Amino acid sequence: MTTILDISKIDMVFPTPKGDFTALKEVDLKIKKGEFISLIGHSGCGKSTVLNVVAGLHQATNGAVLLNNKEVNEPGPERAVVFQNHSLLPWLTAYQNVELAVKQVFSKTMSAKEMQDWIEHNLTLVHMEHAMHKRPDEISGGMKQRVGIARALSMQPEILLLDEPFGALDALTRAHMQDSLMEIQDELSNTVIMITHDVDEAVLLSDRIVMMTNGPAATIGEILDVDLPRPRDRLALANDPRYNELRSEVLTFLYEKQRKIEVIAPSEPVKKEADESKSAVA
Ligand SMILES: Nc1ncnc2c1ncn2[C@@H]1O[C@H](COP(=O)(O)OP(=O)(O)OP(=O)(O)O)[C@@H](O)[C@H]1O
Repeated sequence: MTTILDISKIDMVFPTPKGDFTALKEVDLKIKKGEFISLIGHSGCGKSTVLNVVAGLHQATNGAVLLNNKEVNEPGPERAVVFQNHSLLPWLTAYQNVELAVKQVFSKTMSAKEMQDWIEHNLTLVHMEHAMHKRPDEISGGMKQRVGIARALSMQPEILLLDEPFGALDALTRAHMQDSLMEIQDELSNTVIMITHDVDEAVLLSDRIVMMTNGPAATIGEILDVDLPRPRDRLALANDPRYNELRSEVLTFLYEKQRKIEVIAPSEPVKKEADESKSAVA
C-alpha cells in the first residue's frame, strides 16, 4: 500500500514565558492509505500536538508533514478533525451542520439535489437519519459525536483525525460508537489517526498503535502491529489470547516502560486530581 501521510521528523517547540518548551522531538511516522492508527500515551505527552500539526493548526518547528508528497502548512478539508467536545454549531440542526461542510467542499461540483442526497447519506451512515432535523441541544452526547463524524466524513477527507472522539461518552455509548466506527471503516476504508487514552479501544480499532514516550521532547516509543483479523467482534475478542497479549503489551509500555511519575507541588492539589482523571487508561 502507498504512503499517504509522512510525518517526517517533526519537532515542536513552544515559546513560553519561562523559555522554550520542547513538546515533540523527531516524531517520525509513515501512514499507509486506509490504515487506522491510534496514538496513545500519558496525559500531556504530545498526542494533540502531533494531531494539530497534521491538521495544519500548528507549524512544526523542524521537519515536515507531507500528505500525498505535498507539504501541509494550513488546515484543509482533506484533513477533517473530530474533537472530543462536539463542535457543532448550536443554532443549526444536524442536517444543517453537515450541510455547511458539504457546501464548503462540493458547492462547485454537486447540484443542490446531489448535496442533499450526500448529506442524508452521511447522516444515515452514522445512524442519525431519524434525528437529522434536530438541533444539538435536542440530541444526546453520543448523537452529537455521530453528527461530528458525519460532518467529517461528508468532506471525503484523505485523512480523518479523531482527537479522543469518544472520551466524553459513557461506556455503553462509547462501545456503540466504536462498533459504528468499525462498520464505517469496513465500508469506506478511511485513513484514520485517532488519539485515545483507552487501551481496549486502541486494540479493537487499530491496525497499528503508536505509543508515545512521556514529554518533554516526547517521541514515538514503540509501534505495535495489531494483527487481529477483521471484522472484529468485541465479545469474541474478550477471550482471544492474541487480543489479550496485545492489550498487555500496551499496558506494559504505559505502566512499566513509561511509568508516569507525577511531581506535584503541595500547593497544586487540584491539578493533580485533574491530571489523574485524565490519564486514567483502562
Ligand atoms: N500552545 C502551547 N504552548 C506551550 N505549551 C504547550 C502548548 N500546547 C501544548 N503545550 C504543551 O505540550 C505538551 C503536549 O501537550 P498535548 O496537548 O499535545 O498533550 P496530550 O498528550 O494531547 O495531552 P492529553 O492527553 O492530556 O490531551 C504539554 O506539556 C503541553 O503543556
